[in-house]
Amino acid sequence: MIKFQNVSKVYENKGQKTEALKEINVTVDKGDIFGVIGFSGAGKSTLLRTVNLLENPSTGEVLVDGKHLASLSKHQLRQEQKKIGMIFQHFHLLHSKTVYENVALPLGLSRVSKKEVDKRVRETLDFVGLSDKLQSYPDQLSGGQKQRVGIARALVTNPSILLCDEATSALDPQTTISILNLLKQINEEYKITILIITHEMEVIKEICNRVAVMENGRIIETETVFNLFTDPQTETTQNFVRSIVRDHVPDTVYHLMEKNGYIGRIFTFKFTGSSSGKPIISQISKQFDVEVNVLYGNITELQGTPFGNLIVELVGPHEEVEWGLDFARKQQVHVKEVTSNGNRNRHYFERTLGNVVHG
Ligand SMILES: Nc1ncnc2c1ncn2[C@@H]1O[C@H](COP(=O)(O)OP(=O)(O)OP(=O)(O)O)[C@@H](O)[C@H]1O
Repeated sequence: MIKFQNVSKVYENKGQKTEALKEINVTVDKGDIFGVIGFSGAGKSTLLRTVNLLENPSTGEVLVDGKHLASLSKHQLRQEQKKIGMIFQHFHLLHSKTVYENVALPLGLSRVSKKEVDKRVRETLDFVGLSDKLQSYPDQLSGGQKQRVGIARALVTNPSILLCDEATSALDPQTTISILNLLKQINEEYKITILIITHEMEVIKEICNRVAVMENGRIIETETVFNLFTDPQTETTQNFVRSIVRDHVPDTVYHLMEKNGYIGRIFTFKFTGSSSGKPIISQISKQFDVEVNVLYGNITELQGTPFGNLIVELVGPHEEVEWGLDFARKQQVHVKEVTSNGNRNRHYFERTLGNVVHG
């Protein structure tokens, strides 16, 4: 478990102060894959580095498995730091050493026999799928393989926590998925708590169970990944969510609607869990005097639960539309109106859907 209590960090350079962290209060539970997302400069790296004391908080405390690392003796601190592995965006491998030597490095500092070191290094490299690369040098490896070496080096000391600093940002999408799957496997098989910072919502969606959104040194939202995607509260979070769940009317459809003069009312329908599998749209048009025009739709999977998102235009007498909406709500569909009918509301339409209309 990692507990940040009122953590603030101020950097001072040549008399200039930067408040990188402001009053951070958040707890990462044991077994979590906890994501921290934010734009560049939000304070993510600083936050991550306070966990193993690569950065000291200016005020507040970070407790790791109940221990306040900053108050430990040097020797005790070294012992605790061994329980915290870290991986980096640019891998940080020693290029003059082989894969085997890179992974063995953290064990060299502890009192472990040569035989035990050999066993641990081979086992760990086998786990990350690199048992055939023991004698290779980092420059002979692909980006994904280099990150696997980085992961093996972090795991070789049997840590209870793994810190991931933009671990997949330098990798292509396919390699990213394979590394994320490996992190998930590490979390499940070794019961290691993972704290991962990223600016990619895909990473959050793929492996995290909880997430904090950072902006200007503050955490502005902390949620389960499912809730964050289905009901984002702040504008920043909504923008991040849009990178995965595109909730906008495509330009081509909008122009067509504008040409024809859209006549109905427009709604977003969010389907979560069991409502995703029901034919609710067709039932609305069968049971009520309502025509349903689907303008945009997608379905994605969040932590094994399907999440569907539709933008629909409903055309029909007012009360019939309302009955249709009630019916949808009763089926656990989250309904939100995005505009009323008529071109006179175009301004509202644009404002509400935002980036939407203009991409
Ligand atoms: N060593 C430092 N000295 C002075 N200011 C720093 C230092 N490290 C970070 N900062 C500043 O602190 C703020 C937060 O930086 P940080 O690297 O934690 O953000 P980030 O969200 O990780 O950004 P990125 O995704 O670009 O790495 C930024 O304004 C940055 O310029």
